[in-house]
Amino acid sequence: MVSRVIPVDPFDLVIFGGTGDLARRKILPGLYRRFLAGQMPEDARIIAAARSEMDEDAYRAFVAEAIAEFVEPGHRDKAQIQAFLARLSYVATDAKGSDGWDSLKALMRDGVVRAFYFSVAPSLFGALAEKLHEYGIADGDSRIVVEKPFGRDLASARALNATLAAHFNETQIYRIDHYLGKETVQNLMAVRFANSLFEPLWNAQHVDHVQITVAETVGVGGRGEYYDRAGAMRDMVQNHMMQLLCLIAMEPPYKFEPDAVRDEKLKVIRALTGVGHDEIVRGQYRGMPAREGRKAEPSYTEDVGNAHSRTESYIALKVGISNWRWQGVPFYLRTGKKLRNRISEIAITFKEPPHSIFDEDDAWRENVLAIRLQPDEGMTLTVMIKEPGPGGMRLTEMPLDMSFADWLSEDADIPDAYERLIMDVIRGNQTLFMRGDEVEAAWAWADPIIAAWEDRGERPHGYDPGSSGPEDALMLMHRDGRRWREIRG
Ligand SMILES: NC(=O)C1=CN([C@@H]2O[C@H](COP(=O)(O)OP(=O)(O)OC[C@H]3O[C@@H](n4cnc5c(N)ncnc54)[C@H](OP(=O)(O)O)[C@@H]3O)[C@@H](O)[C@H]2O)C=CC1
Ligand SMILES: O=C1O[C@H](COP(=O)(O)O)[C@@H](O)[C@H](O)[C@H]1O
Repeated sequence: MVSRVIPVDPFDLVIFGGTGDLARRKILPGLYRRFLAGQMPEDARIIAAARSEMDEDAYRAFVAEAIAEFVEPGHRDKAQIQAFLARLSYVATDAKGSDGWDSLKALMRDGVVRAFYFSVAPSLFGALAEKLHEYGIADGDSRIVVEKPFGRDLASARALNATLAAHFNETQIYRIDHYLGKETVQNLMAVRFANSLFEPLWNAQHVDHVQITVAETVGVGGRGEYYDRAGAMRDMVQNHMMQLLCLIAMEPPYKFEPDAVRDEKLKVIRALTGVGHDEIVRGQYRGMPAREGRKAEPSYTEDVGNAHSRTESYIALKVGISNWRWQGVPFYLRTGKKLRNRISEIAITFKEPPHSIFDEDDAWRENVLAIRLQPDEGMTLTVMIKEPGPGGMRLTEMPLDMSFADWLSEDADIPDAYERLIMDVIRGNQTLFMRGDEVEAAWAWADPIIAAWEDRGERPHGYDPGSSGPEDALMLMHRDGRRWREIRG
């Protein structure tokens, strides 16, 4: 199957923080891929802004290097890269001062979509919103894209919402959560709401439990300072995993339309139960001495340069949803750095049939619908069948496996999360962006959980890099007579 490319309207996209890590690794290579795919109209322009003094040629050289490093070799076409670079300008601009703002204003065109991507430290989000207003650069149709983290608790998220709301309407604010831009995450909604097969089973009567796993093999990398103030709960659970949970648990929206979808997600967040002391396990990766042929690996505390850190690089928790559909169904969430494999998946385990007509030996095994976000995006439904052959009526598990890559043609155009979301901003489609009240509700749930472990002065459990996380996390499920799925590669 070949995917369709729908060009967007002409735009001026300003990337504040255009020299930063996110712009270099994700935003600019992503925009180049959209250009290559033919999604950018002739007169689309990208204007980068940051404090560093550099001319247009120097900035274009910087972007050319980013493309060379982060775009797949098959997509690096010299002529196309030059044509893309010709769309770029750079204006040295200080979010906190007056430098650059007049020049930026002079560059902006009328009659095209104006979008401003805040890819800078969160402490500058408010200042940028104010400057865009003060210099009259943003108009009533302009859009701002706000990176994560959106606050570090309910109070700071509320304050940021209020600052942005002083200058922009909610319909102009695009709070980005790149998980919502992942292909399979959207597929989740298609699977649920475009088929009559699953929805009748999607409730407490038929679902035993849900597991959501986001396992990473990387450590905190160069983001130690930020991460040590955040930890896995703030970095992953309050936002990305919360969004996944919402898409699994929400009621069918009346339409695939921004507020209809976001209203339903909000109801899920508001119905989340608290998480008790014994329903949560936090971990921190240990270091590894040098072994045969392998270098020594630093511990979490060495990575963040804080020997006394109590921040978690791993978290597993059990949460419920107090509503008619999900009463009594546990949702188990876990995420961590330096784990065995990189895998993100959602697994829905269905209940056993009410009565088994087969022998005890052939005890029931589970029907599981596993939705893989990465790698090898796709879905597997495990069903029970008769073991083939003459051995009598013996049961065995069989996976009904669908890998999206197998289905799509090799040259299919699947935008990555950032590409898709930026194009949605230009189109003015907020469906895959978080609304202000959603973010606040998610913090209102997370805050007391974080406060409780801080009050207890709890230290995270150690775990070895390359493992599945702390041993204690196993107990979280064993106690309930269940087990985590393997973190398989
Ligand atoms: N990097 C990542 O993997 C991820 C990042 N994010 C979020 O994206 C945002 C950007 O992160 P990242 O790219 O890593 O950050 P970096 O520190 O790498 O880049 C920051 C950018 O902001 C610019 N900047 C700093 N101060 C000012 C100022 N006063 N006025 C104008 N520009 C300024 C810097 O350029 P200069 O110094 O020249 O001004 C630079 O371009 C953050 O909110 C982060 O939380 C979210 C998810 C992942
Ligand atoms: O937002 C973040 O996400 C990444 C994981 O994203 P993925 O698309 O690679 O799964 C995580 O590493 C980072 O800590 C977090 O801030």
